[in-house]
Amino acid sequence: MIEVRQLQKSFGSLDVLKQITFDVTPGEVVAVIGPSGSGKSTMLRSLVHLEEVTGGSISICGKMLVENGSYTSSTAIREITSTMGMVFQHFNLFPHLSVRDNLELAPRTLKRESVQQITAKSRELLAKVGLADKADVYPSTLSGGQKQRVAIARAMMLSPDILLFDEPTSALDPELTGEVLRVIRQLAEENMTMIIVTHEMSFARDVADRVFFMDNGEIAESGTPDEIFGNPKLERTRTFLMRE
Ligand SMILES: Nc1ncnc2c1ncn2[C@@H]1O[C@H](COP(=O)(O)OP(=O)(O)OP(=O)(O)O)[C@@H](O)[C@H]1O
Repeated sequence: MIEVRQLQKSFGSLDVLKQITFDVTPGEVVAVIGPSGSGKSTMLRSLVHLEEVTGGSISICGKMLVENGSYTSSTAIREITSTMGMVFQHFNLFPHLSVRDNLELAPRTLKRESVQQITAKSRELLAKVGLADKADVYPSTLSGGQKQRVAIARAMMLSPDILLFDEPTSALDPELTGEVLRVIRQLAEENMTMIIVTHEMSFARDVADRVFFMDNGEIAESGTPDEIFGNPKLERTRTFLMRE
């Protein structure tokens, strides 16, 4: 479903991703952990073309986004990236739009579905994240946890095959993380394919099928949660977890 080969990204002389290779299969939940600056966000953002990589290949659902550092056409890039939804640490909701309009803007622009279908879907997704009564309010009136649940509902509006989360709870007060993690957990139970960059170790251990430990631009260690969290021989992961 996602095939990444020898992905490289440099900012000037700084090598942020160093020949990263991995696959994600349909329905799999991958948690990405690792120290600050190890390249987790850059890796995630590369998958949706928010960063242009400097080398390597990314294939999404059998379609090449970038092959040996050369990107496909801009039309194909749009088509491929529209199969993925992304949720950011700081929600990135449009402040001047109501909750409902935040959800409906992209699908209305794309015009793949009728207005009625789009309205029905936004209503259904808001109910799914427990915010059916917030359709007409503006983001500024919501708590952080509510904003993030709106962002998740918005990311689902185009019926993505894959959801990507970049530290979805890092900007939240501790008492608000639970409501967001519950929504992500429910998506995992529904077999949504997801990559989640997170500092929530117990959540990663619980929900992920596989864990990538990134360090210094590489996937230094990867395995099932038990292999990653329960193996005292994984020295780099161990040192990181002691510090967390
Ligand atoms: N636009 C940019 N220009 C220059 N350097 C950048 C840029 N974006 C990221 N970097 C650098 O790339 C490295 C990796 O950053 P990235 O945000 O991917 O790490 P991260 O593992 O997600 O960290 P964190 O957990 O703090 O979010 C860091 O050294 C960062 O300073």
